Amino acid sequence: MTTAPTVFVSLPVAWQDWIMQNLARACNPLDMANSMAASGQHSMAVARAAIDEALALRAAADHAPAPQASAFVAPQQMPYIDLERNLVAAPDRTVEVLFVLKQPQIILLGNVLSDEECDAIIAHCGTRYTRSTVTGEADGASVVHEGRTSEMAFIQRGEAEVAERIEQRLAALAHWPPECSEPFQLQKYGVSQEYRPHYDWLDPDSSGHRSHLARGGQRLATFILYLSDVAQGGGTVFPGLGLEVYPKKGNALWFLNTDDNHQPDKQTLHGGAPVVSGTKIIANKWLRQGRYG
Ligand SMILES: O=C(O)CCC(=O)C(=O)O
Ligand SMILES: [Fe+2]
Repeated sequence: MTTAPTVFVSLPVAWQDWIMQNLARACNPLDMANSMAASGQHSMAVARAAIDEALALRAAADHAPAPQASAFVAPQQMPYIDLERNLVAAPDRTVEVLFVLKQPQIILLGNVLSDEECDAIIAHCGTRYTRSTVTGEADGASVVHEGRTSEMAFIQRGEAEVAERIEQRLAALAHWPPECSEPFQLQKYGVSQEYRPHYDWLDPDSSGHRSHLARGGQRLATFILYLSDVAQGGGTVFPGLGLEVYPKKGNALWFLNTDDNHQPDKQTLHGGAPVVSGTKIIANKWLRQGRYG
């Protein structure tokens, strides 16, 4: 028997794995659905639909040729945040929907991180910051640019428990597997530091960006986690939309970088305004079309 790739992406990856592992151990599907509903994270209908889907996948896999060892099915649709209610239940936290712009989609979420989580992420990165770079248009190399004067640091997957926990939370909020995202990138801005308006999507017409596109595909969505309050300045600005979002510790800004067909959206021009007073620290998380890394 072969193992089916998991494609029921409406569930966090941890739950997909849980279903597959329990089916492999020949657990009773009804008992599994009851356990999922008892967790309070899924309705019985969602639990049963996901288990039915997993059973169908396994049955199909039993009759299919063995997949490649590295087979991985990336989601085809777009990541999305469930806006049915004003409060969104992440597996371990209740998040507030503070504002929504429909087109392009920009959502401000409150209470995404606790103060302690923000502090822990900042402490974890300590003094590892280096001058920020951008992707070179010609060859894709990381280059220092006068338009991005902040400092940056990365947290690799598996490096810190707090980062893993937040990554799982974001994956559940966005209905997108954590494997299809870049590791956290922190940006630290002192007084007068900024990131001038730019796009987060990778430009298929730029030779430098193509090598990055080859690794994980397009950046479909951006999460900006605000890890600090800022006394003055430092907003995330969308000049074409007349919009400025002020940093607030624990909030997260979300926007879609592409349309539903994964094509770059030029309305998403945005930047980080200069900090006037205080220090701004954010963590970026970019959701990719496919598996990253
Ligand atoms: O600093 C900000 O608010 C925006 C940062 C940003 O757009 C980026 O790092 O790509
Ligand atoms: Fe950006």
